[in-house]
Amino acid sequence: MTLQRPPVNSLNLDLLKEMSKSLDEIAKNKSKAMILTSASPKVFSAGLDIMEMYKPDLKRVEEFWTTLQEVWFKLFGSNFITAAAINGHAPAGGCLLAMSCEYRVMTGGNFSIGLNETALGIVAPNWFMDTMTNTIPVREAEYALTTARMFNVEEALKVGLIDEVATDKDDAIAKCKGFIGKFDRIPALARSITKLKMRQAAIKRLQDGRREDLNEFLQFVQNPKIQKSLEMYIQSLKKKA
Ligand SMILES: CC/C=C\CCC/C=C/C(=O)SCCNC(=O)CCNC(=O)[C@H](O)C(C)(C)COP(=O)(O)OP(=O)(O)OC[C@H]1O[C@@H](n2cnc3c(N)ncnc32)[C@H](O)[C@@H]1OP(=O)(O)O
Repeated sequence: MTLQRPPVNSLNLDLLKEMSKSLDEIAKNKSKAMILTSASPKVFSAGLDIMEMYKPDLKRVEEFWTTLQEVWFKLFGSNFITAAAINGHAPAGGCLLAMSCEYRVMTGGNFSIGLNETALGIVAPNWFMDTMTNTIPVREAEYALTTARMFNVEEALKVGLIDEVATDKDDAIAKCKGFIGKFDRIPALARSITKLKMRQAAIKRLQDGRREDLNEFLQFVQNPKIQKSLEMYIQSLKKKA
């Protein structure tokens, strides 16, 4: 699955809906595995589209968040094998997508990956945190989340946020295929049940608290202070360009 929403693959409602549909198709056509990557040469995904959260239409922003939750359920909780070929920056929601896969290969270069929400004055939802603690040790996750740490490729490898480094996108995809090939001699059902048992607690936590999670998000986007911070953040991104 190749993310292709220039310039930075920010996750807006339309892209999330497309991803949700594609994940359904992959599950339905009984594909063995999926590799998630990006068509951009330098950004895997810039995370959630901040414009969806800035001065939002309430009905749309509710659909936006529930679709994000759905994409996470379908990706993190998939039966099929998932790997991410991370060929560029992967902040916040971009990192969430990568961590929701079972294996991550990142291309070397001046790229960064991590959950930087606290730097924006945002508290990452529990399921973002659960996805991180499913990937790296709890202590490292707490430190990274509270400090909004963006890891460079070497640091990400060292902490286990990524599994391998690749020279370029083709190499990243080849390495993801190498991971997928490891399951050739493992019975598929045993593999998928084991994966889902390992992920069950995090999935159940969001299933049980889904409405509450949505309400928290809706309160968040309606808070004037948050709107001010988002405005300043958008300006800083634009100034940079
Ligand atoms: C209760 C719980 C409540 C809330 C939970 C919310 C959780 C939030 C999760 C998120 O994912 S928030 C998004 C966080 N993402 C970021 O902070 C990334 C910001 N972007 C960047 O750092 C960089 O753009 C980059 C990804 C490193 C790429 O850099 P590059 O130099 O290649 O591009 P540039 O910065 O010039 O951007 C081009 C263009 O795209 C716009 N842009 C960038 N990121 C976003 C984004 N996330 N959403 C919307 N738009 C984005 C940027 O402003 C530029 O626009 P312009 O061309 O009009 O100037």
